[in-house]
Amino acid sequence: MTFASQYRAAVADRGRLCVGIDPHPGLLEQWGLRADADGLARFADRCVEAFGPTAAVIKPQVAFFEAYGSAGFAVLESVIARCRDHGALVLSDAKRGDIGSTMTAYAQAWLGADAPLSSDAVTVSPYLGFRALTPVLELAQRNNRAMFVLARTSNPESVAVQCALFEGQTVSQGVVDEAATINGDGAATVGVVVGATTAQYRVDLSEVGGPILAPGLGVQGARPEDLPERFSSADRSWLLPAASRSILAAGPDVDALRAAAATTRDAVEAALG
Ligand SMILES: O=C(O)c1cc(=O)[nH]c(=O)n1[C@@H]1O[C@H](COP(=O)(O)O)[C@@H](O)[C@H]1O
Repeated sequence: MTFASQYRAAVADRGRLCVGIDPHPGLLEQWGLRADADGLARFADRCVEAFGPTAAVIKPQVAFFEAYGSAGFAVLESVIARCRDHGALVLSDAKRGDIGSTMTAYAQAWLGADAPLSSDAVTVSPYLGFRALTPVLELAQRNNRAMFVLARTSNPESVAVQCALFEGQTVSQGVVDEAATINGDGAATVGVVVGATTAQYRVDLSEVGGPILAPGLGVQGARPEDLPERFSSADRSWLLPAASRSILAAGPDVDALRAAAATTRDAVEAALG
């Protein structure tokens, strides 16, 4: 089953929202947990229980697990496996980007069928060159998974690099166009990441043919009602808004977490129509 079919089925069943698992130390404290590997594991358990059976896509932010070293990675392995067992697609937010054989190793680490961190998709940075991502693309195609490529990110510093002109178009548009070309086969192996906060220097998303991850809802300031205008060029069926802290702040109660995600998802669905 292609990634496109898996993705379509997940959002048809559970709605257009990517829930981020970002165990910030401040959130652990707010939930009454210690900022250590044990606190991380308890935080993760709540998230898996709340979102695993309900969210279409779950995006663990790798940095917050990596902070606890091997113990943190053990928690992450378990989060990924259990969320997938519950039927969610797991997009590991590792933002990897390197060259040649190193990129091959990253591909195996995140998209290898038997890898401990094996995920449905992984975020990658194309800023060492889109073609440097080929090992990830090829493994994703072989294993019916996806890579989500940073195009126009939500942070204000992104403009100088991503909106620079190269051969008559912005660098970010070049990234989106590369994704569109690959997705011409209908498999949606390449998602693009375009911040929901970006009101300026927008990219034309009309030809993407794959998921458009739009982080920035909530704490970074974007609202569901901003989406139609900011993503006016996109096929809305591919739009996947994402939120982390604004949902996680409802914890630690599992029902409250689930309700917060459902409220955000319903607002997104209502805004996108
Ligand atoms: O790739 C991402 O997910 C990402 C891209 C981007 O442009 N902006 C962005 O905020 N993110 C991630 O999305 C999450 C946003 O978290 P909140 O701001 O708490 O909703 C973090 O894990 C970021 O690393």
